[in-house]
Amino acid sequence: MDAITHPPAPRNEPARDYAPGSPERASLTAELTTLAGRQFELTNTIDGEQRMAGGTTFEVVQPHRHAHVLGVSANATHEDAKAAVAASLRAAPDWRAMPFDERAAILLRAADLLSGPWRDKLNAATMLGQSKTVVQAEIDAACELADFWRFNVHFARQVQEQQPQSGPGTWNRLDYRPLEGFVYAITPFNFTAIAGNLPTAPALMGNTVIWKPSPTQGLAAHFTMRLLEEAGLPPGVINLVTGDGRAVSDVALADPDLAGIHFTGSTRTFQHLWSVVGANIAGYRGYPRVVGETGGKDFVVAHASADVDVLRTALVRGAFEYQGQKCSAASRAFVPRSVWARLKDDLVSEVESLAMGDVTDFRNFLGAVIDRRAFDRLDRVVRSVRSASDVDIVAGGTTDDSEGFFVAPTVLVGTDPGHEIFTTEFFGPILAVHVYEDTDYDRVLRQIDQGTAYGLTGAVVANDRAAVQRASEVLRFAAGNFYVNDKPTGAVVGQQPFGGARASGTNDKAGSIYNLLRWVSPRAIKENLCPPVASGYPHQS
Ligand SMILES: NC(=O)c1ccc[n+]([C@@H]2O[C@H](COP(=O)([O-])OP(=O)(O)OC[C@H]3O[C@@H](n4cnc5c(N)ncnc54)[C@H](O)[C@@H]3O)[C@@H](O)[C@H]2O)c1
Ligand SMILES: N[C@@H](CCC=O)C(=O)O
Repeated sequence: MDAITHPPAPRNEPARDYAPGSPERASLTAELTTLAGRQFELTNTIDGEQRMAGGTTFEVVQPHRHAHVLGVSANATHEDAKAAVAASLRAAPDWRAMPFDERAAILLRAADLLSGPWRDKLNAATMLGQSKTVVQAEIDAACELADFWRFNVHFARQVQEQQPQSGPGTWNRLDYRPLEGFVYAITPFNFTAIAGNLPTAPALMGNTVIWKPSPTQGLAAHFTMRLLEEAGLPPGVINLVTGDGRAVSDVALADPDLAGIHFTGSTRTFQHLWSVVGANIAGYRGYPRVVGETGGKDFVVAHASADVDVLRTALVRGAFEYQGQKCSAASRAFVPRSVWARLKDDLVSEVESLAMGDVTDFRNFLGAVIDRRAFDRLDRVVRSVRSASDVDIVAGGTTDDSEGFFVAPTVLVGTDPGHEIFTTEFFGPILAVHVYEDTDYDRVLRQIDQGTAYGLTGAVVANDRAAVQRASEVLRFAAGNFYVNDKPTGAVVGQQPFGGARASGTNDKAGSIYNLLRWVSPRAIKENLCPPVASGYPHQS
């Protein structure tokens, strides 16, 4: 069918509130019980076939109850990776020949399945497997993922509509070809939505994909794959390989058909992948597109004109929701002395009263950090600041791994803005506060700009308009997502396109036209409608 079609206009999926007694709470609770009562085989899916990967097996557990095993998985081997590459290349001709509308319909159907019958399953898997509270699971696994799928269809249509001019006697067209080869999508533990978006965005544009999710996000990734299959995704278009990814990278990054990497995770992993691609560059068929969104050391700067309640709320939500394990989490705050005098006591008592525990108890505000590695890293930070003379722990500062990987929400006050608490991404519930003299606003802005290698998110809290404008100006390159009188987290697809620059990534803005453009290689077609039949020019006569 060649009609020019208009996919349904995208809308943001409304978040449900799961209030006590609500039907959505009852059905989610039932699903939590069902999932927790089983152990799943978290297999590879290659060419539509589910088979356990061939390497070392590992357990996927509930971070807040680490003795509870949700599923068993294994590291993909070189053989698994070769099979995934072969399956992607085999599926490519049919997939790219499929009309855009048919590909789009699969993702639109996936979005509707997710916002309807699959909602509880993806939310429950995200709560249990990644220790998200219900609100954090809902805005991620249900809303943001459905938003990615719906808005990407809308943005892809906008890409296709970008067409060149045609002069008299010619018709010029742009053919938005997918890349030649396969795309390697590598996804982090902390967002089910990001994990689902990274393989599907290139697929929507006609590419086939190898998807390597994080081992600790394995349960929700497994169900995302099942949901896509139910939506009609053909075998081989997205090939899921489980485990730590090392053997997969050995194979995929050395393959001449590697056409792109779609990564979200730490800066360190991304730099490693990029350096391997750089070292292999002469061996590829083309120049692989390397797209990566990575770490942050995200700031909140308050001005003397700040509303203290707005500031406190932005700090508590921005720093501690999902245990600070958002790349966007506020992890350094700069507060003028006059404001700190009015903020400190309330901030400390609010942070100390945040309920932390098993996320299936809906009263909790925080769950556990993701795994033993994260717990040990955060535990080390807390221990080291206990003996630091220039850092005070004013809230939290305790850890407990007896049942789950719990790190209490912690507020540190440091006098030296060059201290590692202000420069290193800890990726946990630790907020470092620097108290500055009210008259030093400009100096502090410059310090924030230059203080870290990152440039992901940041917020200014101020009522004085000139102070907002000054922060926006000085911090222009310090954040790819900049917030005024708000927390630096919680970007919404279609509203605040997300991504940062500097060491925080390539800033291709997930869920936007800019990202989708990376997955196409346009071909310009000129057709001469009335071609010349003689080679002479008028000036020659
Ligand atoms: N900027 C963003 O949009 C964004 C979003 C979410 C998370 N993050 C960042 O992600 C980090 C936390 O996530 P994480 O702990 O999952 O990050 P990570 O870098 O440890 O892991 C990310 C993914 O890379 C895989 N991986 C690691 N080495 C690999 C290799 N050699 N080959 C193939 N795969 C490999 C992991 O298994 C995982 O799937 C934080 O730094 C956070 O800021 C950034
Ligand atoms: N997009 C999310 C962060 C993703 C990183 O972990 C936010 O805006 O909070």
